[in-house]
Amino acid sequence: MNPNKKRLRRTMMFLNAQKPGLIKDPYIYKPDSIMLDLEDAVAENQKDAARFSLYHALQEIDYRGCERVVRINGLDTPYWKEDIRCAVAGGCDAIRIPKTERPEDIKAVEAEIQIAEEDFGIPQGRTLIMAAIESARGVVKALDVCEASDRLFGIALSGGDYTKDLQTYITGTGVELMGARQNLIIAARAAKIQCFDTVYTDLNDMEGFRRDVETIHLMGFDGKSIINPRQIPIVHDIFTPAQKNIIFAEKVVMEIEDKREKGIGVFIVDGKMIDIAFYDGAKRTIELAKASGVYKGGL
Ligand SMILES: CC(=O)SCCNC(=O)CCNC(=O)[C@H](O)C(C)(C)COP(=O)(O)OP(=O)(O)OC[C@H]1O[C@@H](n2cnc3c(N)ncnc32)[C@H](O)[C@@H]1OP(=O)(O)O
Ligand SMILES: O=C([O-])CC(=O)C(=O)O
Ligand SMILES: [Mg+2]
Repeated sequence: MNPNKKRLRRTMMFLNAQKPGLIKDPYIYKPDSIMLDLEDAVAENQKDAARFSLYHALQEIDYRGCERVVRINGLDTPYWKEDIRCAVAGGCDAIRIPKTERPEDIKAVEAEIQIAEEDFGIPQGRTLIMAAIESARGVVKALDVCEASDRLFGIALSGGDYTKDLQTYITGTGVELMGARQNLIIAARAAKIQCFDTVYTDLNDMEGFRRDVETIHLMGFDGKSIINPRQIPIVHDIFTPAQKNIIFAEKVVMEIEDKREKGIGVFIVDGKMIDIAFYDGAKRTIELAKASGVYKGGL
């Protein structure tokens, strides 16, 4: 398995692949991933220019460990195959497929990636895939999409196009996204891949943004697509385990391992009942803390 499949992705920041001011140094804001967009942020008559600028950015800029995902144009456009060739030739880490509805969409993109990896001498399997779900049909087919390829590290809800398809709109309350969010996180977990929430486009409403991120964090998402560096500290604050939770998780892991030796199955840690069912969750908190660079313990 490509080890990058499971990497930390709390923040996946969109930027227009054609804008020098955005692509030159987005790593200074420390998002976990950047998503260089060739799709909706790029005007129809600028697609070639954006692809050209994308290729040179990928080749020449050191993004300092920040994952480089490229959002290609939809499979119903004349652009997507050339988008993949330029992104793979440039050495991107992953392709984001917009408006994914069927497992065949993933397979078609995978086949083009494979050809491009061969043509440009990129190791087979290096380029990962993520799929954005942007329609009612995509939500219904989510599990089939999740299981379509070994290269697929995750799926993402894209609320703008999805609510248009549902014949509603983004309200800021999240009520219109409830079913899709629930469906996607369940499908992703069933397939053991990651799941990401949609962008929040009102940059003047940071309180609403925080509430939105708190909700999707509690629902089990791995992170969120974002559009602006000002959104990064809020997502990282919510998605990075707090020290008191890390310390508790350590105690749980150590106590479970110790009590197991002694033949004890259920016991109390800091007033809370603990048994083996809590082991994986505690381990996950520690792994997340390590990946986020905030782990100070000894496990
Ligand atoms: C529904 C969809 O399809 S979403 C996906 C497509 N949309 C996008 O890609 C939009 C990405 N975001 C942006 O382009 C911008 O954030 C905008 C247009 C929304 C707002 O732009 P601004 O008003 O300039 O934002 P703001 O004033 O907060 O910018 C502050 C700094 O952050 C930089 N910045 C803003 N957004 C980004 C970004 N997404 N990536 C990298 N840097 C960014 C700006 O260049 C600016 O840098 P500077 O101080 O060196 O000049
Ligand atoms: O992926 C996203 O969140 C942005 C997007 O394309 C949409 O909302 O339609
Ligand atoms: Mg969209």
